[in-house]
Amino acid sequence: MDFTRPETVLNLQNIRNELVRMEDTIIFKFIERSHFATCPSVYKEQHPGLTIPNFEGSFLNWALLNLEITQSRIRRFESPDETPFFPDKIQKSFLPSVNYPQILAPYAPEVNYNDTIKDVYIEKIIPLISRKDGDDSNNFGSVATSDIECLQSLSRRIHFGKFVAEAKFQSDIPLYTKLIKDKDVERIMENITNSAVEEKILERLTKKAEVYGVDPTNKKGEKRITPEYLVKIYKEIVIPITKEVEVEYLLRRLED
Ligand SMILES: O=C(O)C(=O)C[C@]1(C(=O)O)C=C[C@@H](O)C=C1
Repeated sequence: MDFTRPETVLNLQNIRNELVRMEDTIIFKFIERSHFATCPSVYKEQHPGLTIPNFEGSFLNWALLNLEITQSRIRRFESPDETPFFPDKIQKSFLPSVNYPQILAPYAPEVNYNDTIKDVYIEKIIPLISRKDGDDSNNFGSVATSDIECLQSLSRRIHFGKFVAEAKFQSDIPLYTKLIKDKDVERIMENITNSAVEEKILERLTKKAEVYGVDPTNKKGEKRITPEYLVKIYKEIVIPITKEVEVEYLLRRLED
């Protein structure tokens, strides 16, 4: 996919192929995170022993914020497929702008589900994928680093819903114009839903987790990520939030 060539980006098949590739990234990031304990202290604000000078938030937020500031300086968030967790804190790059053609509507960066993604990741995903419960203070830095990679991959996948939504809008402008004017959220949701595609995703994830989730040289056959959990995460979290992104993007699509 080439963001300087809009015709490649708004092709629904290309978008779906990209979503399939992102499954692999997400699975391997989850496998990395699965080696560590849940480490609840990493997510608590002002946790004793993990307080950071001049910073109110959690250890994870400090690490994520500072990484995003650095990444913004090298243009990460100029790319239309990247959405920051701290949109108010990132900075302008010292590099010249890339001048991507306008593919999405101008308000697209405001469609930002990263707070929801971070909350659900901490509350639901970490307990499912971590090897054991509890803290492991030697690994707080590694845990936060791994979390950031999981979060950024999830965020990119879920916010790809904006490209899906734009492609669907372009494929039937009269239908979506009517539904948007009527603010008919239910029918928009119905029209963007493709149950056959969703089922295929879940089937493929089951197979991928069976293959990638086990080290073939490990005789004990210890599972690093189970198909059941991966399917649950996609079915209950990833796909539903992607659809919310699509609906929110579409509801504003007639704005000037
Ligand atoms: O592929 C699509 O058409 C999408 O809208 C993406 C997606 C997904 O999140 O994977 C979401 C809704 C559809 O029901 C199917 C799949």
